[in-house]
Amino acid sequence: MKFFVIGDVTVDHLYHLDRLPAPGEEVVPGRATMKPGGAGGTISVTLARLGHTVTLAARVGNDPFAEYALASVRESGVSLAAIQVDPEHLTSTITVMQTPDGQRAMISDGAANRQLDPAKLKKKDIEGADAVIVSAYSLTEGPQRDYTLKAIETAQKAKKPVPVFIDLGTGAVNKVGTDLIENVIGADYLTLNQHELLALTDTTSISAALAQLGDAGARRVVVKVGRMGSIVWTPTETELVDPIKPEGRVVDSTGAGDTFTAAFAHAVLTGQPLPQAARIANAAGALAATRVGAQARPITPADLEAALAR
Ligand SMILES: OC[C@H]1O[C@H](O)[C@H](O)[C@@H]1O
Repeated sequence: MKFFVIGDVTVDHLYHLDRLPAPGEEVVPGRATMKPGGAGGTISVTLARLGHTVTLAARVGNDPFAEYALASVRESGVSLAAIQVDPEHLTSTITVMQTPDGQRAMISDGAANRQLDPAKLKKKDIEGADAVIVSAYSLTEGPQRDYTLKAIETAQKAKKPVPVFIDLGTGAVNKVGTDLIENVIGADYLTLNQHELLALTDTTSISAALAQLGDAGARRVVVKVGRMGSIVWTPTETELVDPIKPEGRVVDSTGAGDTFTAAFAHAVLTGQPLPQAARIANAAGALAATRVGAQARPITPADLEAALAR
């Protein structure tokens, strides 16, 4: 299958801490690592490793971090034809702090990614894809937002409409303006975690939030509920899909949600019914969390089969 992915590529600085620092405090991490990351990068790498043809649209700086941010993207065979190089803005770097009890804080610098130039979007790349996957960070601000809106419109208006998957992402929730919520809801498939769902709808219960999305016209929603697995929602059914416990210990959740989204799209496009696609995605997200770094755990179809058989 052919996927066109729009989303950030970054250099992730990962800090594992006993607790998040208070204002004015200096804390020493138990572990500090630098890894390639970004939602777009991780979704693309996962799809390519699952055997798909992937083009990633993102923008890096003309600096030494660019090669590092794109290392796994390049190695996994993702096409770099839609990667843009920005002469002024730097490659995005992200600081991710997390604690053993699952708290997380991030400092995200959109940098070059935000400058993705819409004039360089090739309609044929969208029309020739089997699916477009968008990280909603790309809908938040800057020229990248125009690029992404243009891509979604092209997909939806194509002679043979191309399905659009949108993954919300924590940083995007508060920035997706009301005019754009329609785009998020109008996705063929919307994936998000429970915190993002509640923040997006300004409600306090998952069922109320899903009802609100339904009233607004959502079509298919998958909610990642961490250790509980995921919830598949359509206007006619709601199903809780149990989590999969993979071999290995959970050491880092960075990128697990992006891996989930990629595996979900892979499963849907290869003909799986929604609950089974969510089960496969649960397995992929859980596997991703067994290594430090968003793209550190290569996941193959055989890995997913083995995880599902456990
Ligand atoms: O979704 C996880 C990603 O979010 C941040 O953008 C980091 O780059 C990380 O790789």
